Amino acid sequence: LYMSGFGNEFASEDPRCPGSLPEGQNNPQVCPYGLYAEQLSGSAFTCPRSTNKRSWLYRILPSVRHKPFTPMSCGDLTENWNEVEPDPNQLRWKPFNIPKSSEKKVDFISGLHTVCGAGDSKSRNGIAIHMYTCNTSMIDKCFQNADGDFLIVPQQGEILITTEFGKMMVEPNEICVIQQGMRFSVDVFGETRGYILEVFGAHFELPDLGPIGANGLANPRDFQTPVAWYEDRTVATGYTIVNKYQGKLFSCQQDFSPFNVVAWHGNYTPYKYNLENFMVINCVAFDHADPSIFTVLTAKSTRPGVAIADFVIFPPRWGVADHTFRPPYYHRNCMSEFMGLIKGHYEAKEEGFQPGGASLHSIMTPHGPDVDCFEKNSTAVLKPERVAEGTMAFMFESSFSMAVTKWGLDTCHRLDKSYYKCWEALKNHFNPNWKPSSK
Ligand SMILES: O=C(O)Cc1cc(O)ccc1O
Ligand SMILES: [Fe+2]
Repeated sequence: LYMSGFGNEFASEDPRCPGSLPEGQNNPQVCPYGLYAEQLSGSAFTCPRSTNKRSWLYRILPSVRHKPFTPMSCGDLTENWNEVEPDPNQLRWKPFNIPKSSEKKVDFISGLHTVCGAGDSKSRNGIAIHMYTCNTSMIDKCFQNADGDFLIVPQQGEILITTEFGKMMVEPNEICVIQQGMRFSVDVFGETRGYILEVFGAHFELPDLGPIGANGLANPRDFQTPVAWYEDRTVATGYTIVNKYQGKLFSCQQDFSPFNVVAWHGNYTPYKYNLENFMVINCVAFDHADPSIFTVLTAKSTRPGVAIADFVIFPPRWGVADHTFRPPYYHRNCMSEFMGLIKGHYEAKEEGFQPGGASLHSIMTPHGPDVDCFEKNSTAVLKPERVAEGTMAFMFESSFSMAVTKWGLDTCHRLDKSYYKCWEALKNHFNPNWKPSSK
C-alpha cells in the first residue's frame, strides 16, 4: 500500500493505532498512545517553503536511545577520490560479480562498492556512485546515511525496504529514493544487484517542463510513498544502527527495533517510482534530441540549469525521425556520464555493454555509437520503428569531474580493457568530390 504524489504533505497512521497522529499540533504535552515526537529535518529550518522538507515521527522510543557509535569496516565503500591517479579514458565494466551465498553471506551494507565520485560530504556538495551486490537480508540491522540521499536502481532481484515511514517493495525497472538520515533495512530474495547514485547536500526534484506544459516525463502522481508501519520489538541481543558519516561507517547498538514509528506526517519521505510510467517526449520530425528530454529526477546545483546529478533513462519508444542519424551522436561533454543497464541492450552499443555492467565517459572524453551502430544506422531505411523495446538503460549525468576508486579501476576485476576497440574500425568516409544531390 502506498500514497501517491511527489513531495506531498502526507499523513499516515498504522491502522492498529487509530488517532495516533496528534491533532492540531506537533508537540502535545503527552502524545497519543504514549508515543515520543521526533522531527526529521531534511532542509535548513529557514529554507523557502518550496524547498522546505521535514517530517514528524511519532514513535515508541526516540532514536536518541542508543549506545555510542564506533567505527566499523567500510569494505569497498569510500569517499577517498585520490586512491588512484586520474584516468580520462572511456571506461566500461562487465556485469559486476554478485557473491554466491553458499560462499559468503553479504548484505546490502557489506555489499556496497564505490565506483566513482567527486566532492565531499563535509562541505555538502558532491556525488558518489556505488554498486550494491548482495545475497542476504539485513537482520536486526539498519542503515542511515548522514551524508546524503540514495537514489537506488535495482538491476537484479527485488528488494524489500523497511523504513521508518513504512515498507516499500522495489523491483528492477522501479527506482527508489531514500533521503538523508532516513533509516532503512533491506531484505533480498536471492542474488541481488543494483546501482546507487548518492548526492551530498541536495535533494532530487522533478525537472521543470518548460514548453512541454503541465504534464509529461515523470508525472508526480506516479511517485509512491509508504504508509506507516511499526513493530514494537525488543532485541535483547542488540539491534545495530549503521551510520554513514563523513564517508565512513560507524555502528551502534540499541535494544529495540528502529521501525517503531506508529504515525508520521510531513513532506520528507522515502519514495519509489516505476520507470514504465515515464511519459516519453521525443523528436517527431528530424534530428536527435539531447538526452535531457529523458530526465526522471534532477538534483540541482545553485547554478541555473546545471545539475549536481541528473537521473536519465532511455525507455522503449518510437523512433520516427526523417533524414536523421537516429542513435546518440558523437559527443564530448562538459558533464560526466555514468551509464548502467537494467535489462536488454543499449541502442548505441548492441555488444559489450551488458545488464549489471556500467560505463563512464568522463568530462570531455569522446564517446558515441560503436562502429556497427554507425554503419547500420547510416544506411537504415528510416521507417517508424520501435526503439529500445524490452530494454532499460540509464545515465547518471553530473557536473562533477568524477574520480574512479581503486575498486572500480582495479580490484573489482570487471574493467573491459578492450572497450576503446569498439570505435577503432570507424572508417574515413570523406569524399572530396562529393556533390550536393538535388532534393
Ligand atoms: O550514449 C551516451 O553516452 C548518452 C547519450 C545519449 C544520447 O541520446 C545523446 C548523447 C549522449 O551522450
Ligand atoms: Fe554523451
